Amino acid sequence: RTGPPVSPALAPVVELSADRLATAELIAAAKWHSGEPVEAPEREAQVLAQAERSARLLGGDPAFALAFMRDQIEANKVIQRGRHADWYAHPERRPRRAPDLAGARADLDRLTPALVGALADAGPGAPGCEAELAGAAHRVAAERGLDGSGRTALAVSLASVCAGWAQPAT
Ligand SMILES: C=C(O[C@@H]1C=C(C(=O)O)C=C[C@H]1O)C(=O)O
Repeated sequence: RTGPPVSPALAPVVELSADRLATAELIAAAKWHSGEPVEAPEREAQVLAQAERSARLLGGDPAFALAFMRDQIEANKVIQRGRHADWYAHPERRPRRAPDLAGARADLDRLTPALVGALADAGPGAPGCEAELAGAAHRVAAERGLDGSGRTALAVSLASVCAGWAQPAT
């Protein structure tokens, strides 16, 4: 890359990632009641296809958007698995109601273009990206009162953000 480093605007990426993660407990509860496994490969393929389409529409890098959304999906499963493990061990914490999985997935489908757009707006990972990302994640985690597993999952969801686009030619 030539010229000065692009300053990434990472706060929206982090906020939207936290919004996406906030769906995971409800989805875990829906699957707990239905007996469906956490992992739904066909649904993941739909999410990734939508992300790729959004990246092309928004002028982002499809490969970068895909890597980013894979992390987002992994983070969601980290939370779901954690909730299921907790509910196996602690019957009194099990969810009494079965939330609507289709509704939660519709929420996720609205978040996908917003996330991919925020990633495209943030631009390539510039020097200082990791520090800015960590700072934004820390702030959002504090604002939302995330516990240890929530913070870990948020970090998982953001793992590729600073990798940026194609590596610049030097
Ligand atoms: C969120 C879900 O659970 C998992 C995570 C997904 C995601 O983050 O988009 C998609 C499919 C599942 O592997 C779901 O089933 O919708």
